[in-house]
Amino acid sequence: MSYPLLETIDDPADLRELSVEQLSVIAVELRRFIIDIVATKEGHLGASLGVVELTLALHYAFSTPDDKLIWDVGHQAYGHKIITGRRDNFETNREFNGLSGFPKMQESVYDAFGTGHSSTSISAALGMAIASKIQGNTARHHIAVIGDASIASGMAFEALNHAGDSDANLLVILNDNAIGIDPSVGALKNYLTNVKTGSQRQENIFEALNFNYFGPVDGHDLEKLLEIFKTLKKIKGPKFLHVITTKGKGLKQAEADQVVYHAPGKFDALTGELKPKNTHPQPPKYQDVFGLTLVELAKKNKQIIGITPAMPTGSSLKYMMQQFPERAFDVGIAEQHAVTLSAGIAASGGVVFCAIYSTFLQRAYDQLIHDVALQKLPVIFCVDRAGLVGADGATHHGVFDLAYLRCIPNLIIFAPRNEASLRNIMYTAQLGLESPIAIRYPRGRGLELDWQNPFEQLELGKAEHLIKGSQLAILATGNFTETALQLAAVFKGNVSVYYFGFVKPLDFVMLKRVFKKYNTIITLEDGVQSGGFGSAIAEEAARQSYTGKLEIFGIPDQFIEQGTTEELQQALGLDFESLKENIQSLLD
Ligand SMILES: Cc1ncc(C[n+]2csc(CCOP(=O)(O)OP(=O)(O)O)c2C)c(N)n1
Ligand SMILES: CC(=O)[C@@H](O)[C@H](O)COP(=O)(O)O
Ligand SMILES: [Mg+2]
Repeated sequence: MSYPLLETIDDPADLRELSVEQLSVIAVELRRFIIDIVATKEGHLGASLGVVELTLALHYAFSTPDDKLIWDVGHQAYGHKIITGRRDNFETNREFNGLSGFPKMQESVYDAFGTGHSSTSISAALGMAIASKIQGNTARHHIAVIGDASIASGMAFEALNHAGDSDANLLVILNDNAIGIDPSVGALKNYLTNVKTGSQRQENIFEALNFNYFGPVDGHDLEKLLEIFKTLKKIKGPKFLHVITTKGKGLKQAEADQVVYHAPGKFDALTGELKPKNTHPQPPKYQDVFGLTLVELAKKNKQIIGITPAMPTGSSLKYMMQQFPERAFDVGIAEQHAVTLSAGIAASGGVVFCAIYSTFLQRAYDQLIHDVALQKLPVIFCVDRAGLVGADGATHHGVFDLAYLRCIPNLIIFAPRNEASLRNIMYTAQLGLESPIAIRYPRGRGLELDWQNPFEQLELGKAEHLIKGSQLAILATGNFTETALQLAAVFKGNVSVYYFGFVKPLDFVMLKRVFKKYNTIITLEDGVQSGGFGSAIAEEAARQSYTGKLEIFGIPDQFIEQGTTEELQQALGLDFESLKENIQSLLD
């Protein structure tokens, strides 16, 4: 494919030389460019297609990068990146040593603020506006583009509340396409629908917060957008523009199936049809083991309730939402609310499974401590995407949870090593616990084709001695246990493997035996070295005055960028070959 006019655009200054008619041609070429690249390189498609015109109009009308433009979540910023000097290397998007899949300050001056987690843009733009004013720059514009699902999140409201009581030169653009990854939910969604259909009579919510409200306008009408930006640039103080767009705009299938085409995988750039997935039998995704097992358990245990903050498809809670809609709820992008809602359910005797990504649970840390653990409420957290997640990179790797959870009193932490392990801990948890539990499992597929094992109740806090060996012990947790077993097979009889599914409480009796038997121990985890599972072992080794050699293998004290998990593990020395070499040198 060729993009003759787009190829002349190396930055927004080039864009501003064009006529509005030419800008429409750029819109066609830019949309085509995004489709062509994502069709083979994968990534987030629908959101970027939905803001092609908005992206061009913003960079045309405003003097970026001096005017600050922040893309909330940032998964819709492919067009922004392509016209701000990254067209020619955009094929490295989300790849190892390539471009980040999200705006990143270190990547470009046009990326005013790094995003990836939702609902941060208004706070950041307001902060920049306050700083500009104090620096005497009253001409600079500060623009936050935020989606209809993201604006429903707590911190977005906190920022609107503050901004509405300021004279900040701030423009909030609500990109309203009525969907998140899954359909948007909640009263705000219903309100916005009424506004769009004109059936909303009372005062606009955003005007009630002292924003100068404009819209709703067609977010695909370039001329209309340019006209309204011209007006908005002359108005001081907090302004709110409501634009209506279609997620996946310009690709028939992406418009028709907006959930799948949020991140469709590979597809035919010409027809839009998804590339057929390999049909040979594969182990299930961990998320599906969770989702299907929850349905199995909920059929018998009528007290089971499922909660997800905006990730029904990603967490696979969708299965329970389909089967038991009265007992499974998507609360929107509202992790803090999801956690304390779960606490409330548990406080009244409900058996609540809160399905939440490791990285997004970070947003509800105080609720976890203050509302759940302090009151010993038996919430069952199913922490998905734990460990390295791959292409989403530094903003999404779930590598901190073992560390940030381990220090919380009353909290049980479990990392399953395969599908059966996950099923058994879910079964055990819903039998009734005296305290909350966090079950953390990785993105991607498990190990077993035949995974729907009969349930077994697990004994809390017990480790398992899986392989006997004479010289060195590997203590592993979670998905790295499989790696440990493969390593032990190489060093026949010399390497022992202990599986610590329970990271907390640790099996101190087993540890006492390990410290007594081995002079060399290594720990393996898909999480940070500082504060995680290995640290827990080291703390106990100190307490038991262990004098042998203990090496902790995990994520070092740095943010890990994007790449495949194999590439990242290799770069971190956590791949099989590197670990094998390390063990060999320890055995020599
Ligand atoms: C704190 C947080 N929770 C969940 C997500 C996962 N997530 C990524 S995009 C998205 C939906 C965003 O919807 P919206 O704001 O309407 O933007 P659109 O995709 O429609 O452009 C969600 C839930 C996230 N990035 N951050
Ligand atoms: C942009 C965003 O935050 C989500 O789309 C996230 O990328 C989903 O991750 P998974 O693909 O692991 O569900
Ligand atoms: Mg949306």
